[in-house]
Amino acid sequence: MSQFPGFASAGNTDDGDVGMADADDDSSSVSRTAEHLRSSLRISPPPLSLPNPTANYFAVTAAYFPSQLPSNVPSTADKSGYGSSSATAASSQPVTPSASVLPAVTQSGPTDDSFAAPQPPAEVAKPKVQARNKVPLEKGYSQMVWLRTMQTERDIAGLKGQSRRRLISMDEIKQHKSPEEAWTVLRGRVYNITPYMKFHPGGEDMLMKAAGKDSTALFNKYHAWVNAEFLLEKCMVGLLDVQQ
Ligand code: HEM
Repeated sequence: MSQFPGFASAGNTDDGDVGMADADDDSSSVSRTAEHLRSSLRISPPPLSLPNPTANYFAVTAAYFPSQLPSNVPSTADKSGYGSSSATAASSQPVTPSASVLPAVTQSGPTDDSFAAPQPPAEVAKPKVQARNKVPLEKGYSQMVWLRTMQTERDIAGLKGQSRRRLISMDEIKQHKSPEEAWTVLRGRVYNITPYMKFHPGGEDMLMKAAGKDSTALFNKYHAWVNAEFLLEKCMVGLLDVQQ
C-alpha cells in the first residue's frame, strides 16, 4: 500500500517493472535497470565496415583527428566512418557526408583575397543638387527690403481697423483670390499676401497658387523651413474659423 493516498505502491506490483524499485525486494528489477543503463552507455568504436584497410584508416582518422586528414581524400567519401546508420553497413558505395556528422574544418591561414592588389577607390558619387526655382526679383524687392517695408508701412495687411484676431471663414477667404487682394491660410492663420507678391523669391505665379485657399501643404512641400510667421507677421488679417 502506498504511503500516499490515491497512489498505488509501484515497487510491489506483481509484474515488478513499473515505477521505482523498493530496496528490500525485487532486486531483479534493479539489475534489469542497471543492465539497461550499461547497454545504452556502452561506447563502441566506429564500425569499420569499409572494404579495404586504407579506407578504414581514413575512417578512424576522420573520426578522431578530423583536421589531420590529407586533402587528397575524395570529399564524397564518408571520411568519418559514421555516416548515416545505413551507410555504416558493409557497402562500398561512396556516401555523401552529412553536415551534421562531418566536423567543420576552419581555415586558419589568410585567404587568397588578402593578397589581392589594392583596388583604386570607387568614384565618389556626387550628391544630386536639387535645382533651385528661385526667380530673379525686380531691383529693390529683396527680403531685407521686405522686412523693412513691413515695419514702416502703417497698415500693410489692409485691416482698416479690424481686429487681427478675427475669426474668418473659408468662404470669405475664397473670395480673396485676385493678385490685388490675395488671402491665404497658413497653419491656421489668414494672411494678406498681396503686399509680398513682388518679394516672393519663388515668383508671383507660385505665390498666386496659394491665393484664396489653405496653402499649408503647398508651402511645406516647397519650403517647410521658411519662417512665414515671421516674414508675414504684419500681413495677418485673422484666424481661420474651423467651426464653419
Ligand atoms: C504663403 C507664404 C509664402 C512665403 C512667406 C514664402 C516665402 C519664400 C521664401 C522666403 C523663399 C526663399 C527660400 C530660400 O531661399 O530658401 C521662397 C522660395 C520659394 N517659394 Fe515660397 N513662400 C510662400 C508661399 C509659397 C507657395 C504657396 C509656393 C508654391 C506654390 C511657394 C513656392 C516657392 C518656390 C518654388 C520657391 C523657390 C524655392 C527655391 O529656392 O528653390 N512659396 N518662398
